[in-house]
Amino acid sequence: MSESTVHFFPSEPLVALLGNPNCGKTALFNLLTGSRQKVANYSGVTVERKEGRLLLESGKNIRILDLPGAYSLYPRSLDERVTCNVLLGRAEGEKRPDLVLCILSAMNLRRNLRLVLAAQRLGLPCVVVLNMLDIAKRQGLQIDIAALSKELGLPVITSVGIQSNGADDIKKFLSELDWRNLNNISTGTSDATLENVASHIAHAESDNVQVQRILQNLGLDQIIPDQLSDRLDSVLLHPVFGPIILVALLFCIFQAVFSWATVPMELIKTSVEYLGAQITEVLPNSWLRSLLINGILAGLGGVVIFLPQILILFFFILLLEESGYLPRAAYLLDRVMGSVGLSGRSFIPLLSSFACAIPGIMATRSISNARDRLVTILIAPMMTCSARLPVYALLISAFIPEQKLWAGIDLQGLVLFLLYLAGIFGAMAVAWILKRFTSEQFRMNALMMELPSYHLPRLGNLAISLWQRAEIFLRRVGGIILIMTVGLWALSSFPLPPEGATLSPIQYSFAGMLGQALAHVFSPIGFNWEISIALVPGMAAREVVVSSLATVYALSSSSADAAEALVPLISSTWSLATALSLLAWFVFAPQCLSTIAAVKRETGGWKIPVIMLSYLFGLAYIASFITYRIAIFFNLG
Ligand SMILES: Nc1nc2c(ncn2[C@@H]2O[C@H](COP(=O)(O)OP(=O)(O)OP(=O)(O)O)[C@@H](O)[C@H]2O)c(=O)[nH]1
Ligand SMILES: [Mg+2]
Repeated sequence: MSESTVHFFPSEPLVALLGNPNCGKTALFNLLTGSRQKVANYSGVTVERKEGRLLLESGKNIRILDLPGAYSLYPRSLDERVTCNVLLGRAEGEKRPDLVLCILSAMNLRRNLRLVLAAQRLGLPCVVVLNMLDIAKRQGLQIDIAALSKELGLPVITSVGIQSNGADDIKKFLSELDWRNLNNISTGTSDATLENVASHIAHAESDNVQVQRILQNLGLDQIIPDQLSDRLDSVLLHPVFGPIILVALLFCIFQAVFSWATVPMELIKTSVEYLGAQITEVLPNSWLRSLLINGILAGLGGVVIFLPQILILFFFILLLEESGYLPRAAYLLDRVMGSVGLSGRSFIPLLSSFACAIPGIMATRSISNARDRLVTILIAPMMTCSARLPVYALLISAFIPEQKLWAGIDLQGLVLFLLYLAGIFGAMAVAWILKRFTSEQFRMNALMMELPSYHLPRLGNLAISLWQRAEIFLRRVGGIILIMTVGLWALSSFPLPPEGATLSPIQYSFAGMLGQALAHVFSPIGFNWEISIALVPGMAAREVVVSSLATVYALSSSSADAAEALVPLISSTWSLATALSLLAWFVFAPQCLSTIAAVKRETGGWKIPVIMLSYLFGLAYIASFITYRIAIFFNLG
């Protein structure tokens, strides 16, 4: 008996968005479907296909697919392959699209048009969408739409991906389309297969000639330099000033994370304390009150307080992303990355890892070289993700005095900057070692990376993206962090202490016993049993360590029911050596199960995640040990 898989596809027509990287596909996808997929001003943002729905004015429902950007239909990296597979109808669980919307950036017709020609050969009904028309107009670029349509033999629509009504022409066109006779709009011939490299090269050559002819006929064959971008680049990419500006910029960001956040943090703290006082007043002393105050309020309040700092950091990251500065930073760092065996290509995935290692690991799909991709995956968790920020901020607030150094530099911000640097240097060191041990000959690949033109970030978009960030964080607080906190509260409250017990009740609980057992492993690096307990639920997500510490301390503190602030508590009970050691631990420790799961998914097995777990835990332990011993030596115990 033979087996076969039958796929049932939704009956609605499927429309795929195809285009070069960074031409605005996702921006249009979001406008068309009301989704909120990530948009940023550099290539390779989308690495997976994403589906959305659009209800047309005609009452018809259609499905829209956002695809990773592609320069050609001859895939060189995993993300380009996704696009090709979809267009060829080879993508698993997806039918071949009924219609392709070829998105062109009006700012780079020469390269964008080549893809249109390749798409036409696929034999799918094709419509051209000319995007970024606002910039084209601003720069005085006149494009004769009717003539372009005639040259290509395809309908041409225009759009502006950053205006709320910028996709209206597309919607109108799709509404008026005769979906039963789609082949009428295409002049494509269906002889394309991707197997034939020779024919691909032959096509590429004739495509170049054809594009040149089209541009000539439209009077667009002159390359118009983007003067503003060029002028900015002459400073920002300057061999001496460029790197100085980059470092100064990052430094200022970390300063702001501490100095701007004080007021909103104070506000959150007061609200939590107020809420705790209210609960204490209305509820009698019971396990319920303990759960609410010592469990939930202490735990969640302990984490939520870091929301302002996370948002400030993201505000700057988004600013850099939208402006187009990020790929420039990759360009500036290419030489440094090259010296440890990585290419500038790894920069964007590594940078995404500062938000969270998971999108960073996914973004490695745009790295075509398999070895480079693997090394990037292995070091991505060392980039300081936003979940570490609460841990760092807590320890810094407790142990680093709020003090100004010379030139008004804030000491706490400086320490945070150094911690981020420690992660980066750790990652570079590991990459360098991996370079020595990989059998492949070490090669210097020239970085081929597109530098987008600078865009002025739009405040509305920034606000929406920041709100999304806040939402993600708060959902974590209300989800995994809440669950772990309540679980830990239960484990720390039961069993109840025996009659006449002298120690604090938590020491007789399950969690207390576990903490004391673990403390044997962790005492050489200076962790007490409270920290040891918190590390266990902290495997679920790093911030949980903070909420867990808050809960553990709330339960073991003598002043029974008031939800006390964690900062003064730990600064009075831990030594500086312990705090420094814990900071070192968090620079390296893979305290996050979802990252491990993502690595398994992306590498297709357990081998790499197991290697990663062991080397990162090993590294964390060694780093903490050294830090602790040095601190003790200098009498900081
Ligand atoms: N000025 C202007 N900017 C646009 C327009 N459309 C998109 N953008 C900006 O162009 C950049 C790239 O947009 P994306 O939608 O991420 O591009 P993409 O084609 O999905 O890119 P990849 O996912 O990397 O292939 C972002 O900064 C957008 O805000 C437009 O019509 N005008
Ligand atoms: Mg995209």
